[in-house]
Amino acid sequence: MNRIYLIGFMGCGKSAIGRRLSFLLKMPYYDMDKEIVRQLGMTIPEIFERFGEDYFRDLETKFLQNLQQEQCIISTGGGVTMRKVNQRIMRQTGLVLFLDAPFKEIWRRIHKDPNRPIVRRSTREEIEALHKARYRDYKRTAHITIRTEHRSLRQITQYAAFQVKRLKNE
Ligand SMILES: Nc1ncnc2c1ncn2[C@@H]1O[C@H](COP(=O)(O)OP(=O)(O)O)[C@@H](O)[C@H]1O
Ligand SMILES: O=C(O)C1=C[C@@H](OP(=O)(O)O)[C@@H](O)[C@H](O)C1
Ligand SMILES: [Mg+2]
Repeated sequence: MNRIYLIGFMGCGKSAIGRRLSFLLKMPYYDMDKEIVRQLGMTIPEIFERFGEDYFRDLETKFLQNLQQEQCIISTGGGVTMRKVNQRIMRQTGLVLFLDAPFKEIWRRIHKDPNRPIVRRSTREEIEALHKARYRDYKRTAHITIRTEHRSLRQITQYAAFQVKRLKNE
């Protein structure tokens, strides 16, 4: 299967790059969060509030298990690598790109965003600890790590497309 999964911490650019990459590579695009919001008819914070985080994590796994599209780009949510089953599905059904952004830049981008319930309920220190705690799972799940520091959305998109084409031709 020729899927491309974008993984990485909240605010690293998965949704922004995924959209651009799908346009550049002319491939169907899914934003996991948006698909879950559409499926439930409520926002991510409302899902966390009403059903709890574990239920949200089940929805992420169900999305991966039920996805039929073979050739597509998927921007995952930042917590998708928390479950080994998700890691396995992504590695076995596509190319996994880890967008590795420095925490300072991530915090600048997400600290005021009300749509991330984990950010709303946490201190900066707790989010930084989560960023560190998840790093190893991002690295072990990814086929390719893309450092995004000092790179524009356009530069990262073009580099990701180059890597995808390179690996397809290998
Ligand atoms: N490399 C970048 N340069 C500038 N802005 C970026 C970059 N990557 C992401 N952003 C911006 O940061 C915010 C969060 O990006 P988003 O794609 O929603 O992250 P994610 O889906 O990984 O949580 C968006 O406003 C996005 O435009
Ligand atoms: O890191 C996480 O646990 C989460 C990241 C979010 O997606 P983004 O990474 O697109 O913000 C969203 O799935 C939810 O708020 C949980
Ligand atoms: Mg996103």
